[in-house]
Amino acid sequence: MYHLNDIQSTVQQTADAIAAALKIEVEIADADLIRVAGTGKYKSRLGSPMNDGFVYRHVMKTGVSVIIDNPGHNELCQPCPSRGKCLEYAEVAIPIRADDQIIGVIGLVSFNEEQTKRLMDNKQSLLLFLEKMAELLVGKVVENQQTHESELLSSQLLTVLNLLHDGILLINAQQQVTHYNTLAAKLMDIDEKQEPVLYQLLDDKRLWFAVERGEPFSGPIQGKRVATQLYCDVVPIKNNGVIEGAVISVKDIKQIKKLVKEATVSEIETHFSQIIGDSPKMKALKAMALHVAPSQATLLIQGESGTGKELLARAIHQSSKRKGHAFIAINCGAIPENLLESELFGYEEGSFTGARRGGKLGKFELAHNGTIFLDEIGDMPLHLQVKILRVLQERRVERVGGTRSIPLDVRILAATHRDLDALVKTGEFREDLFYRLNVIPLTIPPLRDRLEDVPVLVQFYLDYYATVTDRSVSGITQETIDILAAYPWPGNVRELGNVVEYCVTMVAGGEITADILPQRIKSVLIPQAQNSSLNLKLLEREAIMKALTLVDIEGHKDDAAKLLGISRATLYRKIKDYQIGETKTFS
Ligand SMILES: Nc1ncnc2c1ncn2[C@@H]1O[C@H](COP(=O)(O)OP(=O)(O)OP(=O)(O)O)[C@@H](O)[C@H]1O
Repeated sequence: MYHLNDIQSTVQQTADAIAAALKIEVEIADADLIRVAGTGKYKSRLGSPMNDGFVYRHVMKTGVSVIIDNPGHNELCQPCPSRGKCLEYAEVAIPIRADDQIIGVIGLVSFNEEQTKRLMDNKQSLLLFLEKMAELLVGKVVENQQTHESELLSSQLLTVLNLLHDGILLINAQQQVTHYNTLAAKLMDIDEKQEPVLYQLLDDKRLWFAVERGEPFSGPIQGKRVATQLYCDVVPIKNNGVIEGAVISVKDIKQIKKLVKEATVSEIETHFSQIIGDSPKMKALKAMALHVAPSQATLLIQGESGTGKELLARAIHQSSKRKGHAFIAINCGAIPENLLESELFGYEEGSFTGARRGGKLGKFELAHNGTIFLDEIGDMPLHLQVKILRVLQERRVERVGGTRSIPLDVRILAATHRDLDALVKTGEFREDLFYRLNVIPLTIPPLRDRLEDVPVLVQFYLDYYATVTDRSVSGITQETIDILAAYPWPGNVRELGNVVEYCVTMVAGGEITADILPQRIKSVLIPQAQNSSLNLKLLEREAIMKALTLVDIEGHKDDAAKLLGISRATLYRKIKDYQIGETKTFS
C-alpha cells in the first residue's frame, strides 16, 4: 500500500503548484481522508481528519471524479452537518489511483464567483490537468516505495553478510565492489570512504579474469593492501546468460590453518598410563616406547588386530614434543586403492575428473608439525610405497596433479598386523621402505601371550562400561575371571572390551557370573564345567602360567618345569592342552 504522507513535501509542492496555476485553494487527502497537503486556510489543518469530507469519501469509494457547482444542494451534501451554512461556491475532486488502489483525493474549492467561473469554464482541461498531477504524485510515491524496499533489502543483505564468518565482496560487471561485509573490510583493509575496484584489493590476474569471464575460481590470492594470503572462492552471477558480476568469499589462510589445527589436534589425549597391562612383556614394551617417544625416529608398531597399536601410537605422539600438533591416523587398508594416493598426498584443482574446486589437502600436509599414523601399512600398494619412501627421505610432498614440492615436518608412525618380513620376501613390500620404517620396531604381544593382563583389563573395562552405560555392576566372580583368563582372545583387547561390555549390558545390576558370558567364551572351557575338576584344571593352568611368567624368557621351560615339580615333557603337553600362548611374536 502506498502512503502519500511518505512523500508529504512533494504532495505539498504539488498542491502549491496547482493553486498557483489555477488561483484556487487546493487540498490533498490520503486514503484515510487525512489532509496531507493544503493551501490557503487548509494549510494550517494538515494532518487532521476531514470529518465533513462526504464528497471526497464518495470519490474514494467510487474512483470517479466529481464536480459540484451547487454545494449544499447536491445530493452528496445531504448527510453533511454543515449543509446550509457551507461557504464553498464550487468543488472539484479527483481520485489519485495507484495500480488498483485509490490512495487519495485532490480537491479544488472555490470561495467566490470568479474562482467558480474559472472552474466551470474549463472543466475538461481542468480534469485532465488534475489527472496528470495525480499521476505525478503516484509516480513519486511508487518510486519512493521502491527506493525504500531496495534500501531495506540492502540492509538485510548486509546484516546477513555480516553474520558470515567469511569476508564477502559483491562485484558488478565493471569489477567495482558494490557491497562488502565488515570482515571483508578488515581482511582487505577497505576504506569506507572509497568505492574500491577489485584489482585494488586482490592482486591476481587469474581472479580478475575469472570474474570478467563469469567463471568460478578458487585458490590462494595475495591481498593488495595487506600482506595476508587470502583464500578466495569466486561464484559468478549471470542473468539470462549475461555476466552481471560475481560474489567472492575471502578467508584468511592463517585462520584456516589454525582451524585445521584445532580440528586435528586430538581431543582424546592418550597417555601411557591408559595402556593397561602389567605383564613383563607389556612393561618392557611400554618402557621401550616411552624411551623412544621423544625422539624423531620413525617407528613401526607390529601386532595383531586389536592389540592396541593405535593406542600406543597416540601415547607416543602425546609424549613427544609434537603433542600440541595434529595426530592424523589413516587406515591404508580401509581406503580404496584409487583414492588412497589423494587422501595421503592431496591433489591440485582440476587434477582429475571429480576433483574438488580448490584442490584438497592430503593427510601428510594436515599432519604438518605433528604425527601421521599409517595403520595397516602392509596393505599399501607398491607404487605408493615408493612415494612414502620419498617423503621419508626428502621430507617433502607433491600433491597429485601438482608440480610444487611442499616441505613437511611430520613424524611417521606405521603399524601393521601382517608379517612385513614375509611380505618383503614375497615382493609385496619394498625392502628399502621396510628398513626405513623398521628403525625401531615395537611389537605388541597378543593377549593370549600375556593372559596375566586379563584380570586388570577386565576390571578396567568393567569400570569403564559401568560408567558409560550407567549400569551398576557389583563385581565379577572369580570363576568368570578364570574363564576369561583361559580364553585365547583371537580378537585381543578389542574383543575383551566387547565381551565385558556385553556382560555389563546383560547383567542388569549385581554380579557378573560365568553363565552370562557369551557362548563362544564359555565353550572353550565349559564342556568340562560339569566336571568337578574344572577348578583344579584352572588352578593348574594358572600355576603353569605363573611359573612361565616367573622364568619369563622362552627357552627356559626347564626352570618352569622344575618350579612346578613336573617333567619338561609334561609341561609341554600341559601347555598344549591348556592352549597357553606360544604363538609367534614379531621381535
Ligand atoms: N593395553 C590396552 N589398554 C587399554 N585399552 C586397550 C589396550 N589395548 C587395546 N586397547 C583398546 O582396544 C581397542 C583396539 O585398540 P587399537 O585400535 O589401538 O588396536 P589396533 O591394534 O590398532 O587394532 P587394528 O589393527 O584392528 O586397527 C581400543 O578401544 C583400545 O583403546
